Amino acid sequence: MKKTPLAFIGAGNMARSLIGGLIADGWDPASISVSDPDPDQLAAVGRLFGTRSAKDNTSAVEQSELVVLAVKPQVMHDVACELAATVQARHPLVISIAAGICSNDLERWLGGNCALVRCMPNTPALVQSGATALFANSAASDDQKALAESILRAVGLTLWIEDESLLDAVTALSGSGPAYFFLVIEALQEAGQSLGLDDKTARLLAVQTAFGAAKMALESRDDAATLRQKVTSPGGTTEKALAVLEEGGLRTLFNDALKAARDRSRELAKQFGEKS
Ligand SMILES: NC(=O)C1=CN([C@@H]2O[C@H](COP(=O)(O)OP(=O)(O)OC[C@H]3O[C@@H](n4cnc5c(N)ncnc54)[C@H](OP(=O)(O)O)[C@@H]3O)[C@@H](O)[C@H]2O)C=CC1
Ligand SMILES: O=C(O)[C@@H]1CCC=N1
Repeated sequence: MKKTPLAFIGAGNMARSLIGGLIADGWDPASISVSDPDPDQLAAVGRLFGTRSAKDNTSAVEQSELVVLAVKPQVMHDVACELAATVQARHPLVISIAAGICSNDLERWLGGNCALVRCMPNTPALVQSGATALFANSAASDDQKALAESILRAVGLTLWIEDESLLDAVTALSGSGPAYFFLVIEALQEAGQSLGLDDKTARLLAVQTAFGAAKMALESRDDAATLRQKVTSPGGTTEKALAVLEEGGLRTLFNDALKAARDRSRELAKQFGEKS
């Protein structure tokens, strides 16, 4: 069992996905301290995973070598400033998962000279199928980078990026991405129902088809375009459906959607990152 003392600040959706994935990978729940201002939220996470509930953010960090900041960008300034004295006294590795908030702003709020890894995971971490891009600041040692990577690798794929500004694009693609696929599953299910399938049948067929397509894309030597062509018999049914999607501008829509998410990530950095 892995027992590195670990703190999660914030017990919301993404923290739960990461905690669930870590425990499924063999982390000792008793080595994970969680803090959140909502006692009900905190108790629910404790019941679900067997983690320790800290009485406040500072006491969670006081017990930990590694701190995951899992709060919304809007509250990150206040949370980091509150933790600065403890972080400066103990020098844990700090991992932020917040969209938009830049490492230099976070480091300043934490009192400066602080080993920091900023990353963008996604909720499939809960089922150990997450995708996370990581960026380390210059104060993070190789051992600390390896520690951060080991945490995120326990819940899925990891990759490092050298250019922090690309995390805005990562957020748009894989951070928000599960929601796009869930929307597609919803839409396929509804369309199947409108063609006469019952809701359970439509749901199962939509979900299993998404799973099968993703598994093939991951495991095959063929790229997605080739796999798509192999489904598309000349003069057949798929060709007709794909023509409707292309004519409807699906590629442009995704391009515009990702740009909107990328721009929102940049705005969050400006809106909430400029505080001193
Ligand atoms: N959801 C996702 O798919 C992903 C989210 N992220 C990032 O993860 C972070 C969290 O997102 P998400 O989990 O969705 O958000 P949630 O709102 O679900 O979780 C945030 C949690 O932090 C709590 N909180 C608020 N103020 C404080 C505080 N002062 N100290 C400690 N905890 C506090 C909130 O409590 P309360 O609800 O009472 O305010 C809430 O439980 C965000 O920065 C987001 O950008 C990154 C990748 C993917
Ligand atoms: O929607 C959001 O802002 C967060 C970041 C990526 C996924 N959820």
